[in-house]
Amino acid sequence: MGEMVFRQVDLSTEEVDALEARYVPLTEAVRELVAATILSNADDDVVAEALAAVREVTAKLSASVETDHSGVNYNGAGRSWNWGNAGSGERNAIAPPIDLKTNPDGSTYADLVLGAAYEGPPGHVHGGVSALLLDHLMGVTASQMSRPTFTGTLTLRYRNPLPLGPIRVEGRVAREEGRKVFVEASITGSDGIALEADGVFITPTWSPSLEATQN
Ligand SMILES: CCCCCCCCCCCCCCCC(=O)SCCNC(=O)CCNC(=O)[C@H](O)C(C)(C)COP(=O)(O)OP(=O)(O)OC[C@H]1O[C@@H](n2cnc3c(N)ncnc32)[C@H](O)[C@@H]1OP(=O)(O)O
Repeated sequence: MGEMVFRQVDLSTEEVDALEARYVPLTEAVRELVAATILSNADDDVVAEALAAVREVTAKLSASVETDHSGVNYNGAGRSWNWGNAGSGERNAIAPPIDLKTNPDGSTYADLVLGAAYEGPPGHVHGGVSALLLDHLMGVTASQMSRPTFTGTLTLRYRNPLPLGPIRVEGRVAREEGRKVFVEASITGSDGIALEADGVFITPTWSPSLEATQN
């Protein structure tokens, strides 16, 4: 197996928050750029100008790149961050714009709007994007933000097409058996329920929180 490191970094929570705040507007602007690239009817000159400008800013940002992945980091206060996460990374414009909330009972939900960049069937959300959203929300639900959990099995029922636009993703832990966490989730769109999902998420034997509770 490739090396999988959860890295402790010596930054205060305020410093992490400040770094995140610096980049989040850029992520949002790049998402708008992606949508404009899909939808624009601009003429050759405008497209050529955009290409040169994008290449120029990409070169400036890349000048200080030190690693090929951002990884999962945490500080001494337990603040963790995974800026590149494909499902939710705050600095990842490819990730759907998900802002996941946790209820007092541990269940989770997210309200988000999916636009042109997430299309599969005409005017509807790509099935793989729905799977990504569910995998991510269900994994976070299983982890309760206190232990790593890996997707073991994810079962999806695509009951109805999911229109682009506002959607709600919801999940909850149904039960736990040893290291296995069983999670149920759904996606609802403007036409009502579109997907239902069941997943088995597994806490690895090397989980620090598991070691702490077993010792
Ligand atoms: C301090 C740090 C805090 C950090 C806090 C972070 C919080 C932040 C949350 C982020 C949330 C991310 C959410 C994204 C989630 C992904 O996308 S994860 C990426 C995709 N998944 C993977 O890469 C997993 C790949 N698979 C594996 O690594 C290994 O197969 C697993 C899943 C770790 C299991 O391996 P294992 O521990 O050796 O399992 P094993 O001992 O054989 O079996 C244990 C039990 O599980 C069952 N089982 C094993 N595999 C499976 C399976 N695939 N399906 C169903 N059941 C299975 C077995 O039958 C067995 O059951 P019992 O016999 O005990 O009843």
